[in-house]
Amino acid sequence: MALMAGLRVPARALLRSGCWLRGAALAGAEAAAGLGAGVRRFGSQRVLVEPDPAAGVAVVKLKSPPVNSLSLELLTELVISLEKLDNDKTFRGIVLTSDLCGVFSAGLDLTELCGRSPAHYAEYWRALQELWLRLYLSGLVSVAAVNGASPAGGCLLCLSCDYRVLADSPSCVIGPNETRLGIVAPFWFKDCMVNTVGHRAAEQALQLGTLFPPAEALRVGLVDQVVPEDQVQSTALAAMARWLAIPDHARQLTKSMMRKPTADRLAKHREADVQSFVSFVSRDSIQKALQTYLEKLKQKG
Ligand SMILES: CCCCCCCC/C=C\CC(=O)SCCNC(=O)CCNC(=O)[C@H](O)C(C)(C)COP(=O)(O)OP(=O)(O)OC[C@H]1O[C@@H](n2cnc3c(N)ncnc32)[C@H](O)[C@@H]1OP(=O)(O)O
Repeated sequence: MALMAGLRVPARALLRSGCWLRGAALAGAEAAAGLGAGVRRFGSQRVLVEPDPAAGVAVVKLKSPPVNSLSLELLTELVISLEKLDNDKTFRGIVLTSDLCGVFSAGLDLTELCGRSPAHYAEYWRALQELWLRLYLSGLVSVAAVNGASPAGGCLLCLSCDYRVLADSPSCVIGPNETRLGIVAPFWFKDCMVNTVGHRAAEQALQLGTLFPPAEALRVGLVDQVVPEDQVQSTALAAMARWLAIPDHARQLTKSMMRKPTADRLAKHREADVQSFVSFVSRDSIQKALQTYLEKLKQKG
């Protein structure tokens, strides 16, 4: 393990970061180019926001090594960043991406779901609901630049955006693999899947816990474009320009008309959904299944 910014980070996660070197080089290039003089990156420890006020767009990067698993901290920081951007009239769109190489998000942080108290599970689930509702109903255009693997909760994040661009690499699998862990996606994740790929494809993918490689993800409609890895962000920004060509008020009302009925199913029953999650995840059989899966992941490393 190496120590980085107070976090215990496995050495291989550091090595994976030709990315971090590239990040440093980019930062240097930005400085040299005087990128947006007076325009500063902001965000938090786990969420980096790169604003381009002239374009009205912010690139929001998840940077919670080693795999951007959705810890309570990451969920909270992401909600805060999105809220800030939603409330700032400078911005009309966000590109959501990962600052790590090879992983967009590993989904829910399994350490948040194992061996914790019911109160913790409830707090965690409320934070996940909050993030989903905020992203799914955001007035901003949201484009996911999916530059790495995106299983389960990672897939949910992508599905909550308006448009998805996926990197064309065998490691960039995306899909709802919950059943493979012995758990069940919540109904609002299921609804998102159905709204995106249709009932039959969603049913198969959810039951089989399918992780789609890029060409299959495109074929089934889970993502909108597949492009070479080094073109994911530029393609996402080009897509953003097309969405921003539409007047905000008309696009936002249309988005709300399409999405509010789905969001309302959760919004009206949030506490029941929390209690249902807490009792499900607290079962001995589920705890065992999650622990076994987590151990397998660690052994693999
Ligand atoms: C009302 C009813 C409700 C029902 C509730 C169910 C909730 C359903 C909703 C969502 C479910 C989920 O999101 S569950 C999470 C599912 N995620 C996965 O299955 C992904 C698991 N991870 C991977 O496949 C891989 O890690 C990767 C492809 C994402 C990256 O591979 P890579 O080789 O780069 O990295 P490693 O596998 O070596 O992992 C590094 C390091 O990270 C740890 N890790 C990985 N994923 C997670 C995770 N999701 N949570 C916590 N920790 C994770 C892994 O163990 C390694 O740790 P060590 O360095 O300590 O060994």
